[in-house]
Parts: sequence; C-alpha cells; structure tokens
Amino acid sequence: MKKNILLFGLAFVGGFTYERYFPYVKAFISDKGQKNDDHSFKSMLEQGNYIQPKVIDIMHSSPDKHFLHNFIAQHNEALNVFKIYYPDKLEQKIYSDNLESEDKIHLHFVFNAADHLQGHSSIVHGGLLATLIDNAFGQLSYLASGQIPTATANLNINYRKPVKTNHDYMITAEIDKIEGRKVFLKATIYDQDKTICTEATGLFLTVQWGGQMWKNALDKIKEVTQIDDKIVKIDQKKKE
Ligand SMILES: CCCCCCCC/C=C\CCCCCCCC(=O)SCCNC(=O)CCNC(=O)[C@H](O)C(C)(C)COP(=O)(O)OP(=O)(O)OC[C@H]1O[C@@H](n2cnc3c(N)ncnc32)[C@H](O)[C@@H]1OP(=O)(O)O
Repeated sequence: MKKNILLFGLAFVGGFTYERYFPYVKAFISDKGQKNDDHSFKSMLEQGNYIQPKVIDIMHSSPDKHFLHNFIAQHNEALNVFKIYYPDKLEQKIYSDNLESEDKIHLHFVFNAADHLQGHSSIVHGGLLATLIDNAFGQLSYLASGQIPTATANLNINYRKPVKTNHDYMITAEIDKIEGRKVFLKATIYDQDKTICTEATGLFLTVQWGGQMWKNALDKIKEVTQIDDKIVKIDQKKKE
C-alpha cells in the first residue's frame, strides 16, 4: 500500500515537473545546435541593400563594447543581457553639423539576445525589443539634436516575425526628420535573410534632463575610444 502511494506521488511529481519544465528543456536542447556566432551581417551590408550610417556612433570603434553599452544604458547590468556588436568600419564623422541636411542619419548594430530574454520559448520578449529600440532611438536622437538629451514621447512597434534568442539580428535606426524640439525616428530589425522582423517609429523630444551627465559620458567615451584619431585615419585612407 505504502509503495503504491509512493509510486503515485512520484508519478504526480514527475508529471508536474515534465509539464512545467518541458518547454525549457526543449528550448535548451534545440538551441544547442543553433548557436550562431559568426555575426555575418557583413555580407548583407556589402551587398548594398543597406545604407551605411551617415552618422557613426562612437561605439563603433569601442575597444570594449560591453562597457560602453552598459555605460549608455545608465545601469551597470541594464542591457548586458543583449550581446551587442557594432560594425568596425567607420564611415563618416560622429555627427552631422547640418541637421537640416537631406541626408538621413543612421545607426546600426547587431544584437544577440540571451536565453533569459525569452517570453515564449526561444522567442525574445517583445517588451525587451522595445527597450532596445528605445535605447537606440535615445542615442541617435541625442547625437542628431546636437547632444541635447531627448525623451521618448511616442514609440510604435509592429512585431512582424518572432525574434529568436541566441540568434543574430540587425537593428537599423534612422532619423526621419527633425522639427524644432521634435526628433522623428524609424527603426527596423532584420534577420540574416533580410526578412523584416520588427518595425518601429518614435517621436523623441529634447528635454532639460541630465545634459551635463550625458556630456560627461560622451567625453569619457571619446577619451576611451580615441575616436577622433580613428576618424582622421579613415579620412586619410579615403583620400589615398
Ligand atoms: C551612439 C553613441 C552615442 C553615445 C551617446 C552617449 C549619450 C547617449 C545619450 C542618451 C542615451 C539615452 C538612451 C536612453 C533613452 C531612453 C529614453 C527614455 O526612455 S525617456 C523615458 C520615457 N519617457 C518619458 O518619461 C517622457 C515623459 N513625457 C514627458 O516628460 C513630456 O510629455 C515630454 C518631455 C515628452 C514633452 O513634454 P513638454 O512639456 O516638454 O512638451 P509639450 O509641450 O507637451 O510637447 C511639445 C510638442 O510635442 C508634441 N508632443 C508631445 N508629446 C507627444 C506625443 N506623445 N505624440 C505626439 N506629439 C507629442 C506636443 O503636441 C507639442 O507639439 P507642438 O509644439 O504643439 O507642435
């Protein structure tokens, strides 16, 4: 009798555990073979379907991208859960002097979301993608507004295809237009087949918040990355 109760208890616990943790076990097993570490968006860019950034964010040349990203996220660990890869190639100056210019101002980077960012099994939680886009918009609008901090007034996101954890995706963000204090932005997340997974638009407004703090941050980044030297070198190369 005791044995039967024990067996029943074990079966119950086993069943419950299986039911509760099966999705995680399945995700763990199926992810094992799919680790994707080649960050092969380079070819995608080279095929010319991409517009390279007109404004290059300072992170492109950072020797320590994690440090930099954490720094910008304001909290030590805030966005460390995303592995972020910025292109190595510097194209132009950090920010444009001419904000009214017809040229679109861009920022792009590759990200790879860690397991624990899943909502559904192996699918990145949409709210976290919103955070990533919001942050990219924040950086871009800060640079485009001539280093005046901005705040999100409006953020619209269309989730077209699931974005998977442990896979590389590229996000491109660009300034659509600037009207006074208003900075209008667009962003797209692509997978490696160039399929659009997520599209977003945003309205950011310049604010009085933390201007000096961000300026100090930017100066520190410039100091750490010696960006100016690198730009000079690239400009020289272009001339040769
Ligand atoms: C690349 C490497 C570079 C390195 C750089 C290092 C430094 C990086 C720097 C930075 C990175 C930052 C990364 C983080 C970013 C995160 C961003 C956030 O999450 S911010 C927190 C969430 N957002 C809030 O908490 C805002 C809350 N809302 C407000 O405080 C206000 O509503 C605010 C400031 C947005 C506007 O308030 P008002 O009083 O200043 O202005 P009013 O008069 O209301 O609006 C001005 C105009 O804008 C329109 N407007 C305002 N809100 C609108 C809306 N939601 N939709 C459409 N129009 C709106 C209004 O209709 C008005 O338009 P009319 O001048 O009349 O034409």
